[in-house]
Amino acid sequence: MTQVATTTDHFGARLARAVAERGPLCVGIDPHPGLLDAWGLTSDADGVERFARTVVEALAAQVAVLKPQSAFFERFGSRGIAVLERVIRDARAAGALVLNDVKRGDIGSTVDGYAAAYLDPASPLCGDAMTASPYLGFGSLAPLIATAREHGNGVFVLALTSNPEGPQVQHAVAADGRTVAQTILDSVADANAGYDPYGPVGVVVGATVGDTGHDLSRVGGPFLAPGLGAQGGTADDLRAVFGDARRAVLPSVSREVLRAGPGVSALRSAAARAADEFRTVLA
Ligand SMILES: O=c1ccn([C@@H]2O[C@H](COP(=O)(O)O)[C@@H](O)[C@H]2O)c(=O)[nH]1
Repeated sequence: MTQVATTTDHFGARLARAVAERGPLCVGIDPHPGLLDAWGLTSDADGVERFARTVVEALAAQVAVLKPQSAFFERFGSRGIAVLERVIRDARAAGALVLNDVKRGDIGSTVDGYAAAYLDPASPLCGDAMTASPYLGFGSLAPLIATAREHGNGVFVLALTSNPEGPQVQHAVAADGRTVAQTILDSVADANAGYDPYGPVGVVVGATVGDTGHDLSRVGGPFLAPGLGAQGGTADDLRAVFGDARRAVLPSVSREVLRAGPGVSALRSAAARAADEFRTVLA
């Protein structure tokens, strides 16, 4: 039987509160080698630590969500992961929700391990939510969704990604005539039934995808919209992509804000400008 969170502390409720208080913005913590260089930092775990801790110092008390990109921490092995653990802890302590961008997906029994790693508070890598890939079949993500429900956390499932290669898979038509992406969107809608204002399962829909004709109206969860800024998407694109669903959109930018660093106040100003711009379009 589907268990529905009745407290005001489940992920959808926490996200809605954070956006109401801080504005609709997720900032990615993506310590690209080029950004480390531009910030005058070394391309190693020490540089990543300085970079990530500066972003947390600048933005964790200001923006609704911080989204560390795990790839840039993983590349330095255990030292990088130790930095990620600290980033998650410090960002949450300062009031930001943390979305671990790990894009995990596997057979269900292994997905159970990822659920324990990223959504169970017993793990040092647990945040408020994680990203997941449904392309081993949406049902394979059931352990993530169950663990998210149990601990009041969230999962953002890739549906229509911001990269140009996405449509090859996501626009393919399934046996019942729906696109693969529409089957994901519909499955997410079922998983979110009964929650207010959002269920624990969000979807990723890039700001770059244009008006694809997909039905976004029933999802019942938040939309994470990457692809803004460095990938070419604009605030106006959010209106075209999301239409009436745009009130549930969490715009996500990484490089566009991070390029303003390493100064703390410059990072804060860049994030405030972005949040203001998106607020106008999404209101
Ligand atoms: O469809 C997707 C899903 C995830 N991402 C991630 O978001 C950021 C985007 O970084 P920018 O610097 O703002 O381009 C990055 O971590 C991606 O892995 C995405 O871009 N598109």
